[in-house]
Amino acid sequence: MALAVGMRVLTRALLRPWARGLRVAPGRTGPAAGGGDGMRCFGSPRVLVEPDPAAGVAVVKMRNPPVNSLSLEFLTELLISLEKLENDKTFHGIILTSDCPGIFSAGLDLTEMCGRKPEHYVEYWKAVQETWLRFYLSNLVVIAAINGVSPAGGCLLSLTCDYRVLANNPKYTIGLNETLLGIVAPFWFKDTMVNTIGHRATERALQLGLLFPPAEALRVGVVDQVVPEDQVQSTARSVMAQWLAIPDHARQLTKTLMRKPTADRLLTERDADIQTFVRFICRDSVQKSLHAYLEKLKQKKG
Ligand SMILES: CCCCC/C=C\C/C=C\C/C=C/C(=O)SCCNC(=O)CCNC(=O)[C@H](O)C(C)(C)COP(=O)(O)OP(=O)(O)OC[C@H]1O[C@@H](n2cnc3c(N)ncnc32)[C@H](O)[C@@H]1OP(=O)(O)O
Repeated sequence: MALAVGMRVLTRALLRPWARGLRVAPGRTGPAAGGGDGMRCFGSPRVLVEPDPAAGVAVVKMRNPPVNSLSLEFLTELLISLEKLENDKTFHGIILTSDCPGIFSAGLDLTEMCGRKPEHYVEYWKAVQETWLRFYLSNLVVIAAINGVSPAGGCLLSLTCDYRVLANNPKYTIGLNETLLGIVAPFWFKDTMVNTIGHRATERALQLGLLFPPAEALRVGVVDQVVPEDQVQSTARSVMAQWLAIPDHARQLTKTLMRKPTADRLLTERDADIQTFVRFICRDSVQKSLHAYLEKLKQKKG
C-alpha cells in the first residue's frame, strides 16, 4: 500500500513536463565503466551516473550547481536514477557523491519553501518524503562519499546511506542545523539522526543546530570515517567491496529489520506530516525567518 502511494508520487513526477526525457541521457563511456565493456554514463541534467558493471557499483554524482540544493526537479531526477539502478540487476551498490566542488549538498532548496502557494509546499514535501523513504529503504548498498559541506537536508541524505566517508577539510561541516534558520527538523529527520548517533547527542545537536567539522563528526558518529580529500572516492570503493562481500539477501533483510520501524512511522503519518509541514512553513514568522536567512546568504557575497 505504502509502496503504491510512493509509486504514484514518482509516476506523477515523471509525467511533469520538466521530468520528461530524463530517463536516459546517454553520455560518454564512464571512467569507471568497468574496463571498457561499453556501458555508458547515463543520468539526467542534474544527476550523473557512472556505472562500473564489473564491480556491480554505480557512482551517482549530484550536479545541481551552485550548491546542490534539493529542489523539486533535482529530487525527482535523483529518484529516477535510484529507481533505474535498483531495477537493473547489474548493480548492488551506489556511491553517492557530489560534482559541485566543496559542496555535498546545501540541503532543501529554500526557494521551494519561501513565498510559494500551499499546493506547492504539498508537492515539494511529498518529494522530500519520497526521497528519504526510497534512499533509507533501498535494497542497494548506499555509501556516501561526502566531498563538501553538508547541512540539514544534505546531512539527512547522507544519513540515509549505509556508510559515510567524509573528506578531512575543516570547511566540510555536517549536521542538522534547522534551528539556526528558525525552523524545526521534522520527526523523521530527528529519528534518522537518533538511529545514527543516539538520543542525547541528537538532542544537543538538533537544539543547537550544530554543524560538525570532520573530527567532531567522526567523534559523535555522524560519519563513519574521515579521510584525506583525495582518498574519499577510493575509500568509498574499498568500503563498498567489503559490504558487497556479504550475501545480499542476508544484508538486505538485516537493513530492513533495522530501518523499517523508523520508515513505518512516516509511512503511517505521511499525510499528517505534510499538513504539519505546510501549516508550519506558511506561518508568517517562519516565512520571515527563511527570507531573512536567504537574504543573509545573498549579502554574504557583497
Ligand atoms: C514542529 C513542526 C515541524 C514541522 C517541520 C517544518 C519545517 C522544517 C522543514 C524543513 C527542514 C529543512 C531542511 C533544510 O535542508 S533547510 C536548508 C538548510 N541549508 C543551509 O542552511 C545551507 C545554506 N547555505 C549555505 O550555508 C551556503 O550556501 C553553503 C552551502 C555553505 C555554500 O556556501 P558558498 O559560499 O559556496 O555559496 P553561497 O552561500 O554564496 O550560495 C550560492 C547560491 O546558492 C544559494 N543557496 C545556498 N543554499 C541554498 C539553499 N539551501 N537553497 C536555495 N538556495 C541556496 C545562495 O543563496 C546563493 O544564491 P545567489 O542567488 O546569491 O547566487
